[in-house]
Amino acid sequence: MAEAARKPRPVRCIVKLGGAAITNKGELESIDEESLRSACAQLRQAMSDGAAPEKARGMDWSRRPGDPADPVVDAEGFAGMAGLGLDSNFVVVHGAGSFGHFQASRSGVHKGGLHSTLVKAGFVATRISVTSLNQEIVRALAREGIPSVGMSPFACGWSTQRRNLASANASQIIESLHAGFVPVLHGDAVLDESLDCTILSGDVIIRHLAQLLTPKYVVFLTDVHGVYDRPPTDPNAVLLKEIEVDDNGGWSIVKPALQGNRKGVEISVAAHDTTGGMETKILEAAVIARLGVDVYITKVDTEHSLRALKGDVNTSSDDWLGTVIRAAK
Ligand SMILES: Nc1ncnc2c1ncn2[C@@H]1O[C@H](COP(=O)(O)OP(=O)(O)OP(=O)(O)O)[C@@H](O)[C@H]1O
Ligand SMILES: C=C(C)CCOP(=O)(O)O
Repeated sequence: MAEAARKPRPVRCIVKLGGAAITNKGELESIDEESLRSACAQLRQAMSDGAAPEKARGMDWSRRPGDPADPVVDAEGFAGMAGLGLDSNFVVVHGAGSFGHFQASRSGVHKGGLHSTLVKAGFVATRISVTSLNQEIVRALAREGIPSVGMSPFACGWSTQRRNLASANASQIIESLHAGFVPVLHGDAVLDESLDCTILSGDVIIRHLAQLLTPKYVVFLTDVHGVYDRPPTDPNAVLLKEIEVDDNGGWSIVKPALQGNRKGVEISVAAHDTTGGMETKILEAAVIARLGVDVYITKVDTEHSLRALKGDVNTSSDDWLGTVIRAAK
């Protein structure tokens, strides 16, 4: 145990399943089942590299509402396996999408003030919403045979100071990785030392874990191909394929070469979003890149997301659609 706590198991990838990717943004508490299924299947492929049996042995043995019969448990199949055949040293973090953000913004949980009954109720409602999404994501991963375990930052005692992480003990995450599990964390409502409470984004959790575990690469899956020079709803938006971050945290667009004054990034954030949307993602990604860890931002349920999850991204070829954020050489 003590050994495990001293030396984290090397982590291959930390992946964010963005709320925009795996939920239907416009519909309260609605999962995009197809995107979630695809993300979990691609994660299994990335972990497997041909070593795992073709057919996943499902680990979700609970009954769904409306299921006519008890679930089939393939106990003999599992007993006969030497191992899962999966390189499971991944950490999954998911966002809230149409779960959680609505409850948090309606009550103002992100701004703090637990003395207000509305904020207190909103804190409870936000946690009910995001933890129920967490449960569904763990189940979807388990159906793909991925040994996933849900972990809530609030329940692990994580807290913030003016929205910056103040206490974030990762020992249970590290122990779980050692035991061969895939930890599945999520953006959460947490206690804040100055504000009483706030919302901790999955993007901030990823940055903290990257600083702690130094993965080989980090992947953000979302509902757009990557970072554009302006909101992608603008038909003239240009996908930024490579961004370099220097030692001072300054960043520059390497690819494509933009003309004239088009050198920055213009971002729009949905009104109900309590954690800063794409802007937070880019800021946190830049901190991760400075560690020397490449960050890939791309669209869920595409050939590009599979390549990102496998860490198989080559910026010199033009056939990968996404944004790479890396440290300047
Ligand atoms: N310049 C930009 N480049 C890329 N996306 C942008 C830009 N400006 C705004 N966006 C919006 O950012 C959204 C993705 O960010 P968002 O934080 O919602 O993603 P997520 O991590 O998948 O979701 P969540 O925060 O709910 O977990 C896209 O839907 C896109 O429309
Ligand atoms: C509870 C909430 C709203 C968590 C938000 O996490 P994010 O979607 O990763 O920014």
